[in-house]
Amino acid sequence: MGAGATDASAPSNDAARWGRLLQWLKDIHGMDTGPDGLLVECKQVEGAGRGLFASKRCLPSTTLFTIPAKALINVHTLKRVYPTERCKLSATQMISLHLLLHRPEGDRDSFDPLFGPYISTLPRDFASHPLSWLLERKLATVSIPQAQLLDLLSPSVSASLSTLENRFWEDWRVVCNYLKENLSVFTSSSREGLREERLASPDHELMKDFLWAWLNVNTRCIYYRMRPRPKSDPDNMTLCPILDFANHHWEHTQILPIIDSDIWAVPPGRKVGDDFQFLSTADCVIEEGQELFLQYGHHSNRTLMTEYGFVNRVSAETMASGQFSGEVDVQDIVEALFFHRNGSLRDLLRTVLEDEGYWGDWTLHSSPLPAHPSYRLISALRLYHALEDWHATELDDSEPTDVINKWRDVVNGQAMLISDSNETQWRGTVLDICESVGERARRGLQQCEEVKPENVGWWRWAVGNIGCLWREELEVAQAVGHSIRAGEEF
Ligand SMILES: C[S@@+](CC[C@H](N)C(=O)[O-])C[C@H]1O[C@@H](n2cnc3c(N)ncnc32)[C@H](O)[C@@H]1O
Repeated sequence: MGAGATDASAPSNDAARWGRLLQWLKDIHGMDTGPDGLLVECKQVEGAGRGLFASKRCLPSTTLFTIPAKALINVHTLKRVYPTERCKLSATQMISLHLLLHRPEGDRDSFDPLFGPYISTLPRDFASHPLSWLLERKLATVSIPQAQLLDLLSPSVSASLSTLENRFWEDWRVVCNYLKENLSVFTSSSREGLREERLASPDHELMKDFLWAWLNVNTRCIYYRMRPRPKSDPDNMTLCPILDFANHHWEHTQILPIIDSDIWAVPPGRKVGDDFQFLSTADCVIEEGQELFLQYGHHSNRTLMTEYGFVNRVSAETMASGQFSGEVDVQDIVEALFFHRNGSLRDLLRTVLEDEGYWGDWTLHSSPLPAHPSYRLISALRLYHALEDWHATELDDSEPTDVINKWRDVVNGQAMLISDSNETQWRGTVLDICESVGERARRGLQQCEEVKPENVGWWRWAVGNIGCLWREELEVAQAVGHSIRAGEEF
């Protein structure tokens, strides 16, 4: 059950909307939606909303479908509607704004004259997404059930969620200012009741509509080359009908978006911002009825949970075999460790680590085997122990420059280690960290067992996702602890 599965609409509504989407793509945009042009169909998937399935057997590198450029929702197709002379909008802001202005009311379809049949197929709510829980809690005047779920999250997932929340508020702020500057845009909405006054004071309903729009953008947009340089331009993204029904798989991807890797390498006859073609992968035949996955990226489960609202569910065996790379972020534990040290030592440590780019992103990993602490974590702990030793023996006028230079030599690959005792120290600290992670993961799992059930369809699924995150923390910590005890070199 993911976004879309919390959709109150019946599957028959989904089928009718899918039919109207295809009709629109064919009639208005000239897409080939016949049996040779569209080799996929949409179906319900247990635990993941809807998904894309092969409607017939496909040989490797077959064109699955091609979406006409005009049917994509991105800064190109929206630029005529949203003037940006006075106020610039990012792609996320512009696409979210468009969805906000044309959100379907209740179970009805969207009245957007440009993309109505497409917008009508989007998930109708995101109640199972953690960002929705966070904002609901913020707005509530009494305790709400979702608060239990937020309290169950690990510190690292909560920290990622709060970063996501900041991005959301910043986009909402920019969009509100934009609308105040461009009132005609607001009143051009195809929705009833979006009157000017609603912008004047904080309107929680409007903000929630924006959250719906923003989460659609965050969970459904795909990289699409529109700006030639740089490749990483944040505007290089689009909402793409049909493709956005594809679910993620951590291991397989059967759908290959044709993205120009370089502007100069665009095949003859193709332009940046052209129709969007999707092939089946080159390495296997796809059987009729098979679900087609799209790997969203090599994201950790923490990132999938906060950005997309779901996790990869993998067995302990898959994790232990090294096939799946489990990850734990231990920033809060390491920061607490540093924080309890003498003030000047703590400040020095932070300054050096920040200056050298080694502050934060400290993680443990189950693969590649042996399970290991990240190099960033090892480096931070090497410096921590070296400075601690220096501090313990410090003469009144001594400077830590030698210690820091020794550490720099290791980081730059000019020396293997600071000292044998330093190696023993950081390895011992990693072991302590693994034990702390393991202990709190066991508590987290216990709390997941005890959480009060709620009468909403996605509740058990969401608690299950949080449980998976805790299990991953436990298994990764145990595996890294085992590596340390076994004397593995990293
Ligand atoms: C691009 S949409 C995919 C289509 C979506 N399932 C739907 O019903 O519209 C991305 C969303 O699908 C769900 N999803 C994708 N892959 C999933 C998976 N492997 N397990 C559970 N949910 C998944 C998540 O809710 C995610 O935010």
